[in-house]
Amino acid sequence: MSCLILIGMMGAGKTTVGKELARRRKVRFADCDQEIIARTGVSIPTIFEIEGEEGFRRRETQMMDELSQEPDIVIATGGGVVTTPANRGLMRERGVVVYLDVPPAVLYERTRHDRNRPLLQVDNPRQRIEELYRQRDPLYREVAHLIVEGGRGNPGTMVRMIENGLQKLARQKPKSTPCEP
Ligand SMILES: Nc1ncnc2c1ncn2[C@@H]1O[C@H](COP(=O)(O)OP(=O)(O)O)[C@@H](O)[C@H]1O
Ligand SMILES: O=C(O)C1=C[C@@H](OP(=O)(O)O)[C@@H](O)[C@H](O)C1
Ligand SMILES: [Mg+2]
Repeated sequence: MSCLILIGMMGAGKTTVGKELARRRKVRFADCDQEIIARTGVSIPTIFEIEGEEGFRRRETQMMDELSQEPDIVIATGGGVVTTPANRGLMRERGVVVYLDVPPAVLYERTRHDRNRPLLQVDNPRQRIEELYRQRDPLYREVAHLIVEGGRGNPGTMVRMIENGLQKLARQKPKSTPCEP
């Protein structure tokens, strides 16, 4: 299979659901953020502090280019991956892209106690999430082959919804393109 790429906002469950999906499919799981941490030896907040968001985005693009060349892999992206145009083309071409669409109120509840997401360390994180959602939702939709509503079910339910969606997608896809006469 080609690589499977999970996209969506911070707190959508990409890391949690991606791990479980890979386990079920018996393929490697890679979290883009974790791979960057492993390579640099420092945390995401530290990268933002030293290199700014711009520096982080460069590392993210490099890592996505590498990971998306592996055929049997589930990749959990960081929520901002779609903000770099090159990533959007790369993901859509090389993988099957699944958007976990979760409402901002749920995203806020899931991320409010976490200090590891530099973009949410602001006075009003709830408002920030709403703004980011408004900006990014159209980009996620543009890139996704499959959209899964992820606000209600637990991670196991999400995995089943993704598997069902992928099966439907595979049935829709014509096996071969008919030749023009
Ligand atoms: N479907 C879900 N239902 C409830 N909690 C979830 C679900 N998916 C993820 N979480 C929780 O939400 C938080 C953020 O999940 P995470 O996988 O890190 O999201 P992402 O990688 O998309 O930012 C974690 O505490 C995780 O346990
Ligand atoms: O939305 C974003 O811009 C980011 C999301 C984070 O990943 P998660 O989506 O896994 O939280 C991480 O890549 C970084 O803090 C930036
Ligand atoms: Mg994550």
